[in-house]
Amino acid sequence: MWNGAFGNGSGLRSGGGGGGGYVPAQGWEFVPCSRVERERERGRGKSRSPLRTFSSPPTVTQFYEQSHCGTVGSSLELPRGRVRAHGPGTHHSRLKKKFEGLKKRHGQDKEEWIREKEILLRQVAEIQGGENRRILLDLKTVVEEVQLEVKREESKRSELQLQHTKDTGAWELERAELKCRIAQEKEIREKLQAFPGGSIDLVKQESGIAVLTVNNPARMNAFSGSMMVELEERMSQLEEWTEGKGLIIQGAAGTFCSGSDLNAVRAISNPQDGMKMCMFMQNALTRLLRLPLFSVALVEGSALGGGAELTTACDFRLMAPGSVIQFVHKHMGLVPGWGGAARLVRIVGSQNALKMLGNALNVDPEMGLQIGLADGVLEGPLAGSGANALLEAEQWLGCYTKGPSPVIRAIKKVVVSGRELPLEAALRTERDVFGTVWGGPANLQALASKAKHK
Ligand SMILES: CCCC(=O)SCCNC(=O)CCNC(=O)[C@H](O)C(C)(C)COP(=O)(O)OP(=O)(O)OC[C@H]1O[C@@H](n2cnc3c(N)ncnc32)[C@H](O)[C@@H]1OP(=O)(O)O
Repeated sequence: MWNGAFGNGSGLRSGGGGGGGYVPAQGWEFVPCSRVERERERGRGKSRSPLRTFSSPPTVTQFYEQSHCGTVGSSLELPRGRVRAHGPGTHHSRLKKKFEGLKKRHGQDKEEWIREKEILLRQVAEIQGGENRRILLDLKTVVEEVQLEVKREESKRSELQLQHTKDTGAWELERAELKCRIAQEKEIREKLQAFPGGSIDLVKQESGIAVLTVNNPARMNAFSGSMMVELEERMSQLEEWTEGKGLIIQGAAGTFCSGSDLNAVRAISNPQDGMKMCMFMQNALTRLLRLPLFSVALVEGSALGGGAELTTACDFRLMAPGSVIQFVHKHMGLVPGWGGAARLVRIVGSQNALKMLGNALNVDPEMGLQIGLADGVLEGPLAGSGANALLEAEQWLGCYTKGPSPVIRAIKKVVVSGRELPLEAALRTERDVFGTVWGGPANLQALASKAKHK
């Protein structure tokens, strides 16, 4: 009966009828067909008249014209032939009567039209209301989701803030510790420099093997304060030496090292300074042990006290005939403080370490080999005679330093991490180091040469 057009997303479409209404607030429009039009449609089949563009119920005159003439011409154009046949008076009253009837019918149609319009308005309002409720519910869901998300974000932010506070605290602490350490190192360095004498000499050779000489022969190569500072500087140089594969540490003039300079020890015998010196040397020797190259202590003559500790900061110990390694600390009323005890336990085991420290055991080459402290004894005819001992040591080390430096350095790195780190961290380091050699020149060359390992 009605062709409604709802511009409110309800899915109803305009049928394009005559007459209608538009409610801007609702955003919809309806377009009813008048009864007259429907009747006309019915009479003419599907052909559509241009007169169907009425936007409201037809006027009485239009109504009349449509009923009698079929088209809209001038109002009340009467069929002339008929007027002549029946006489003007009769015809006029009949027409008047008919006109009244039509007027009445038009009024009824208009009322019906208004009723239908109201019904439609109500239906549309209901549809609109339902739609609004649905939209409201959707909105409510969206708002709830957003609120939940906001809550989640807030709790995440709180967690992050807490973590940030913790991290900041930890960093502050670490920074403070580092600052304190730097200040302490500066202080101890200045103090150590006040006890000069001797030197720590470093020669880097083309072979990739460096020689570091503890050089203070007047005091049996005892470490003066300035030599401790120099040792630390040499570690920095060795750490930067990327071609390095090996290091030999020796003492000047045929003896290894008699520990710390007793004159300096006496001068800084208070616990605070002793601790600082101890920390300084621990740090330097730890760096020595971690160098990515194979290091060997060439022990001639005596390695006493701190000198014995120095040998344990190398990967290997080679002893010349007649040499001794002795932790004399007990005799001095001390224990090792340069990290020597911790390293010794790892080298010879705690039983042997106990014997060596507990009795200030004098370890000769034979015993050294026996307990695993010595890795080799020089045997050449001129062993123990300076330059030749060094040559022999270089030959001995050669089997470890033969090959490309990246591979040799990688081997040392994985061993150090395996020794010092917890398993997970060590495995991670191993992966990283592996990545540096896999597919590298040495690896590709070996693959190309189809090497056999016999
Ligand atoms: C945490 C670190 C703990 C430490 O390292 S504490 C120090 C431990 N070391 C010592 O106690 C070594 C004491 N020295 C010795 O036992 C003997 O001098 C040593 C090394 C066996 C050599 O004996 P000899 O061959 O008979 O020669 P020598 O005694 O005449 O010494 C020649 C000159 O060197 C000096 N010397 C040796 N070791 C020294 C040292 N550590 N500090 C300061 N000076 C030291 C010794 O005083 C002597 O000098 P001078 O000719 O008398 O002016």
